[in-house]
Amino acid sequence: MGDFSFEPTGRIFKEREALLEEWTPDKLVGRDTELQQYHAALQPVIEGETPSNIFLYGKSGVGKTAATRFLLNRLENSAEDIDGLDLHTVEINCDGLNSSYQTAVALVNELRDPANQISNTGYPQASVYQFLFDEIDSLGGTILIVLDEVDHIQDDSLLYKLPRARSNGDISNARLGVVGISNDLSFRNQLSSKVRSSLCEKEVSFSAYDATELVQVLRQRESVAFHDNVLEDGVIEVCAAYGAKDSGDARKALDLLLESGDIAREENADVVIENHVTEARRRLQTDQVIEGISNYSQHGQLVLWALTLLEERGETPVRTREIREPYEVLCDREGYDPVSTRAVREYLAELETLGIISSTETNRGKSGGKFKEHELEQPISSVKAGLNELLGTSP
Ligand SMILES: Nc1ncnc2c1ncn2[C@@H]1O[C@H](COP(=O)(O)OP(=O)(O)OP(=O)(O)O)[C@@H](O)[C@H]1O
Repeated sequence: MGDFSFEPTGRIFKEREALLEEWTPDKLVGRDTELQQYHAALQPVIEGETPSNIFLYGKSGVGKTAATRFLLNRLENSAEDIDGLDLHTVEINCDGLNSSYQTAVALVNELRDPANQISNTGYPQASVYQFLFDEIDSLGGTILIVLDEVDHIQDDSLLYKLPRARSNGDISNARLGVVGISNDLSFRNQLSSKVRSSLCEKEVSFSAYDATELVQVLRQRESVAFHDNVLEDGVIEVCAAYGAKDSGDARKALDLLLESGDIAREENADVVIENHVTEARRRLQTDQVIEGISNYSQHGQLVLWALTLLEERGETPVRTREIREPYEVLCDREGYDPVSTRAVREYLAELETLGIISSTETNRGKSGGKFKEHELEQPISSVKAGLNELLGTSP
């Protein structure tokens, strides 16, 4: 090498794309219970009846979107063979839409032809809803509206209106069903009871993947993505075990397998071995730290640095005030005025939410009071690599 010219090697991957987010498998493995319930909830559609409103919930990466695409695809195919059944599905992601108003505008534009779109401002809310109901009625037939990441909609007016549009007489010519998807587990409970009862007529809960299910998911991709016998025994199992530990998220397990393959190719290896997985996990964890704290103020980064020093000395878990001392030393060295202890406490709380540190509360009763103790959740090496990249220097 040395001249940095590029040459295809064809090593390791047969079709690397199959490990990327966008790739949809034509068969979903490890989701039998969920698919059965979801299938049953969609059955009225194919019977020509009014669809039920369905609410799907479960943590990130447990196959809610994948299951929806898979089943709606099947449903559309089956519907084509049935006379008189005119099925339309509309899927939108509510991330970035934030209000009922904006979501309704997005739906109108999705249903209208490109020449006749409406803008995001300038209409009263009632008019936008009327546009939406008009579009739904003029399309007619059976319409399923999928609202992915529905918890991003801050107010519940659309979630109240849409599922009840038919019974409220807002539409008369179409049979409408709403499929809401959320990975915010508290979202459902926070809905007002009238919204909940209509939006969540049928509910399907998606459980986190266990290691056995993730092995199935990864094996399915192995045959498409990698050349034969490229993965050594144990590689899939290790990726699955990490995925199960990381909240049972298929996306994370797939990312880990992809990164492992990339590292093997980087090293000009012929096979992927467990060591590649270990290295891949370290890299991904470092990325997670960097992503988590890169938009953070310098002080948040210095607080993490201080905790990392304590962790390295084997002194963790430590109380907030014990972090203060090394934090102040670092501030001095880097030329910053330290922030208040209260601000330090807030940074620690944010670092915990990001999954970078873990904090446990201890209650010593009246005499000792309540206090929190902190330690790193991610490996020291990942945190150091992350800080190093952000601060240009490291503990
Ligand atoms: N059972 C499965 N079989 C094959 N691939 C799967 C399976 N479950 C999930 N995946 C893949 O894992 C990734 C994440 O899945 P998906 O997007 O469906 O998760 P989700 O539950 O909708 O989570 P989020 O709310 O974070 O989007 C996708 O790339 C998907 O193709």
